[in-house]
Amino acid sequence: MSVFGPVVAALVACTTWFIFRGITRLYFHPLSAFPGPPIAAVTGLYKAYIDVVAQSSFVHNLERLHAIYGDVVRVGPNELHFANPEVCQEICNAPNRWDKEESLYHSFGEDRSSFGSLTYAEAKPRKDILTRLFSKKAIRDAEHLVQEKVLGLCDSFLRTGERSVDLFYAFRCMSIDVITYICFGHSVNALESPGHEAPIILAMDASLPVFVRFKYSSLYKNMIIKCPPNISKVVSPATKGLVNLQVAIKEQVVDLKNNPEHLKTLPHNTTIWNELLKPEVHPDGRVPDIGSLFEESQAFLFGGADTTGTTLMHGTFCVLEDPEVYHRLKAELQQAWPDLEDAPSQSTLETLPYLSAVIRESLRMSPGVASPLPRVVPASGTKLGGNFIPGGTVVEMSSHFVHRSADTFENPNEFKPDRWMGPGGKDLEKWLVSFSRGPRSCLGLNLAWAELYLTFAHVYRKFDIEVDPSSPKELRWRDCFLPEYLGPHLKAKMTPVKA
Ligand code: HEM
Repeated sequence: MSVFGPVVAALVACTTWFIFRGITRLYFHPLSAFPGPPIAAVTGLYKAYIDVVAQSSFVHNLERLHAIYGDVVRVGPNELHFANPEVCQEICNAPNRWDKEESLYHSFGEDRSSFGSLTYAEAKPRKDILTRLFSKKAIRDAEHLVQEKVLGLCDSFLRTGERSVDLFYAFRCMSIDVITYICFGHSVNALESPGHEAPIILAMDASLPVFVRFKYSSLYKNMIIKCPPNISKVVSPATKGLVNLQVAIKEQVVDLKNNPEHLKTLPHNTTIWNELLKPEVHPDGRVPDIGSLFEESQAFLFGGADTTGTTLMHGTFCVLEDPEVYHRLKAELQQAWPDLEDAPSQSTLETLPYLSAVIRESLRMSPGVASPLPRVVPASGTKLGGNFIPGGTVVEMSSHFVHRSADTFENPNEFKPDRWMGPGGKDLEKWLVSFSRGPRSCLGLNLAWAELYLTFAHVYRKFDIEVDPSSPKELRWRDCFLPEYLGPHLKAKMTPVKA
């Protein structure tokens, strides 16, 4: 019998089913009334095309879509993106314990971490333990550890001498050294790498587009993630530095889990292991398994290093673009910190109005986490921006839309620290959502603030900074959940000040 007949029949059946499903999603779906590109309503491949095939930036595409369709856009068969800042507050607020959306949050291979757990119930026990470690008080107590790495950054500038420093890499080296030192008690000493080109930093950068592809194929993800490290380094040489770090962290997890007495050999007791390896802190009285501990570590690496490094670099780019901002910042620091040998604490730095305003404006302007943060509406449905949204719908909003809203921030594309000063400044803080809000907001925000205050203060107080002509005229980035910066890096000559 010829196979031709059954093949044709199968093709016709498939085509009919796809057409039927497309028409249903377009005209008879509960989200049919929401505007958006018809192809997005029909298939999730619309987003896959933008992310993977066109390798375009989804957030930038959203700007275009909102300009055409208005405040709410249907960006997938079951997915809505909002542009109205009020809706961001409605989605991410304390009482809302909505689930994270699976295809994104399980694309990083950190499913059992506080970041990757989909439900609030799953994330809470872990977050309760780690929140203590990253509380304001705990980070104040660990301030000297952060300061040690900030001083390391300044020393690395001195070693560079007359040559320009790649500030994109340098700030990331500092933040990865902080995270690995504070969280694991074992700094990777990225700051000592020649030209700040630490293999781990290059590898984390190279992994960003790989994670985007993982979102659309768990088969591909499992092939790479579950691959033995030696093979993975051959298949994907760009991410070799990351694989080496993963191996080192796995070894550390195995060692500490099997020999808890080795915890005493860590240089301080602020590491995540000091907490996570205590059976009594876990509700079930059991230490999590090695895989789960490892996934938590990876979440901290990515969550804590790139984000802070991005804010420092992006903020510095903006400060250096405006000589008035640069000189006002330096003048304030010089006055508050007259003797270079007597560095102020973070709490003193926090009283400096212009420094604080520069940091807030840097957070606003930089795409720390670029992507929309998708959440699943509970079964009862909800109201967002005045619209009823049926249960099960994926709703999302990128902080980019809050931070660049002209209704909230006057001339939103301009770097104006003054907007955070004076009576209006306090009211604006509600709209600074870099760390997200609600029960799944950033766990490391106190550490991030410490890094931002100490680094901005030390760098601008101790160095005169002159932009290298090879630096970009504007910063271009692509949404890979975290931003992937495109084009040349920001470079500058760092000349130590005399006093
Ligand atoms: C300027 C720096 C930072 C920015 C802009 C930032 C931003 C964010 C954002 C927007 C989220 C929510 C993500 C989501 O809902 O998908 C988040 C979550 C998280 N961040 Fe940060 N972060 C920063 C620094 C840090 C640091 C230093 C650490 C580590 C110590 C950290 C650890 C985490 C963790 C573990 C989560 C997951 C929390 C959860 O899902 O419940 N972050 N961060």
